[in-house]
Amino acid sequence: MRKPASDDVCIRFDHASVERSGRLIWSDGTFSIPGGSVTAIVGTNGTGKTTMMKTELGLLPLSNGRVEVLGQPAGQANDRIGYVPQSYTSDIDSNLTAEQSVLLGLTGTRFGIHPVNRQDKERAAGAMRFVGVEDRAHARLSQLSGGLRQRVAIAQALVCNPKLLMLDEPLANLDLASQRATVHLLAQLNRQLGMTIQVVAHDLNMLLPILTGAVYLLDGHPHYARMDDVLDSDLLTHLYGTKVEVVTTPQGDMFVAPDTDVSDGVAHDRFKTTEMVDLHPRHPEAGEAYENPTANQQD
Ligand SMILES: Nc1ncnc2c1ncn2[C@@H]1O[C@H](COP(=O)(O)OP(=O)(O)OP(=O)(O)O)[C@@H](O)[C@H]1O
Repeated sequence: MRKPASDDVCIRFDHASVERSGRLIWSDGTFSIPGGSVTAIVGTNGTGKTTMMKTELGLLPLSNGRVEVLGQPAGQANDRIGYVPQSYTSDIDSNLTAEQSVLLGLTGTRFGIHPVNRQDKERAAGAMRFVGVEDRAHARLSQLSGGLRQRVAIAQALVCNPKLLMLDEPLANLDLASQRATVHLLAQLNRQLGMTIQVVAHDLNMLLPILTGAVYLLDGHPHYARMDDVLDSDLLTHLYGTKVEVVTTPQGDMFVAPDTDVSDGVAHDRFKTTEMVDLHPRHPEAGEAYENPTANQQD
């Protein structure tokens, strides 16, 4: 867990409520998320996590209250927000090349309708280089693995140089290596570029080393808390509706486990202590230099 890099407010909810098809999804959310933070949105299925992101993007109206993002009413700062939706694979035409797909982040429309200039191409190349897919620029999306397609989707979100990056379930449907690579990439974006990051997540463990806080949807209301306060067995048990333990290893690393898994003392699907050191700036051994974990990755 980390502390956010800034005390500026990036997202502000003020007594915000949302209805969909006349049904109240959540209500009376009042909290502020600091700039430079890495925040998870957590809650059980259907509690309104995706709804929250769409509300922040101004894609869904509030039935009550206010939401401000980057100092403006929701929806008005979208040119400074990168968004990777949950269905990024099905939303994009798999006949596009990786480069064409990333360019859509600049043109916002189908390739060919807007002329693309050299500067656009250089920006797309920079975003692809950052996420480690520059050597796949001319590959069709249909030829890429799920992990690489997701990197292309992240490059598309990054190409407009956003202050805030929002990702809906970025670890879903990825194998363990791709999940780890994605978490490393998010750490790099946050630490090197100071980007504020918000992630809808079901499983906290993989993200724990980089999270500074979480919005949790509990009893029909969104709440924000710093990670130290979220990692509470009673709160997580209430949140997930099943017995959950927060376990601390002898090295001081924490992870969340269903009660039944705790007894064997084995943590599954999480980072090793040595990897936590790389991700964790609070740790004295954490280096500033960042090596792209996907530089040699093959699909
Ligand atoms: N287009 C829609 N019209 C009306 N209601 C919707 C629509 N999309 C979702 N909902 C409802 O809004 C509620 C919240 O949905 P949302 O997708 O935000 O939840 P979620 O927490 O992201 O779920 P999951 O964990 O399953 O992805 C659900 O009860 C869902 O049925």
